[in-house]
Amino acid sequence: MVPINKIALLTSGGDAPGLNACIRAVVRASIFHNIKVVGIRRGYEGLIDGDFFEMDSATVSNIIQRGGTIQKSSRSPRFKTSDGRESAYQQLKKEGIDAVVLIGGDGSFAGSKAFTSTYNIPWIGIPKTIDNDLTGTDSAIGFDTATNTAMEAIDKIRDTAESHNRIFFVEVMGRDAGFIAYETGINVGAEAICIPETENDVQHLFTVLEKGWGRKKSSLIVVVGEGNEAGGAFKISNDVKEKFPQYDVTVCILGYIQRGGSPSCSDRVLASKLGVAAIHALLNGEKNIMVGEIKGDIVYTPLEIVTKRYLEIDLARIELINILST
Ligand SMILES: Nc1ncnc2c1ncn2[C@@H]1O[C@H](COP(=O)(O)OP(=O)(O)O)[C@@H](O)[C@H]1O
Ligand SMILES: O=P(O)(O)OC[C@H]1O[C@](O)(COP(=O)(O)O)[C@@H](O)[C@@H]1O
Ligand SMILES: [Mg+2]
Repeated sequence: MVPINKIALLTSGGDAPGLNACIRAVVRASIFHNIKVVGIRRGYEGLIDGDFFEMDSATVSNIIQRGGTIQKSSRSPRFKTSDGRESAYQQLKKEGIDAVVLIGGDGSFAGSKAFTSTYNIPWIGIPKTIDNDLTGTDSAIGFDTATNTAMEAIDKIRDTAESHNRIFFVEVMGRDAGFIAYETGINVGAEAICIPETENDVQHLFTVLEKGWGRKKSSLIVVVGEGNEAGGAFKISNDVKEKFPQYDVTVCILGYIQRGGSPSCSDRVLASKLGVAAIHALLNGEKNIMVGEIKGDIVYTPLEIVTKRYLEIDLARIELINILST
């Protein structure tokens, strides 16, 4: 096995709360094991450009609680090209890098796969994404904080919805996966949820409204996942207004507040565990894997098979929503 003396660390894709906690853990674990760390700024863009800087223990002081990423991130069309990846490889070689640790989401790992299928530099992935749409881990860094942020925001929306007897359509993030919408729907006591993975949730919503919700309750919250197959919160609210003109209908798009803020306790702990696990994996001779946590255990999944995932819609999940919104 080639000894690991110097690694490169980057954050890639959309930022997520807990990235800094993870950066800190990777750096501290490396120093503990006498490995040098080179930080890459701006994700794959910075890798292609050789935008590198040295990291030591002080670089990561006082960041565990901070949102965003001190290394900055990017979406990089150039890394999708073989020329871009070749430049990245040349930059890593020039810097004498023995291995790469990447904190990213499904897109970033597709990039990792493309890179490692051509170049022989050991690569370890750590899952982050508020969307939680990745296989190989129960939860990705950032998901817990994002759902807590959505919960706190919708609790406030409920106050005003209740005062005005309104129906609120609240759109949450998730690109085309319904994890945030589903969890938030439960934690705010939403009367209905609309997620990309199911086809008839708007029909179900109409049934709820036809039953005359107003006689039982003075407000109604519908959590809509962005990327919902029947349209976003504005489209669904317009359909509802047309069919039920008697109701007072309002829309709120939560947007980027879900990506920011101080990470939750769970995200800090997960980020810290996975950061250390990534360095242990390298020291154990692992390469081209993602470290994740499944049922409390650290699990290695080959990058080859790490992929995007969607919320599994089974009978138990549907029944839970139906029972809770009765
Ligand atoms: N199929 C691919 N091949 C090479 N690089 C990719 C591929 N898909 C995504 N990437 C790279 O990964 C970056 C991050 O992916 P993105 O989907 O934006 O975020 P995330 O990793 O958070 O899901 C992209 O901007 C691109 O540079
Ligand atoms: O930052 P952008 O490019 O506007 O992207 C918005 C998308 O990023 C996310 O916030 C996070 O997605 P990723 O984790 O895949 O980066 C999605 O929920 C949302 O659809
Ligand atoms: Mg993604």
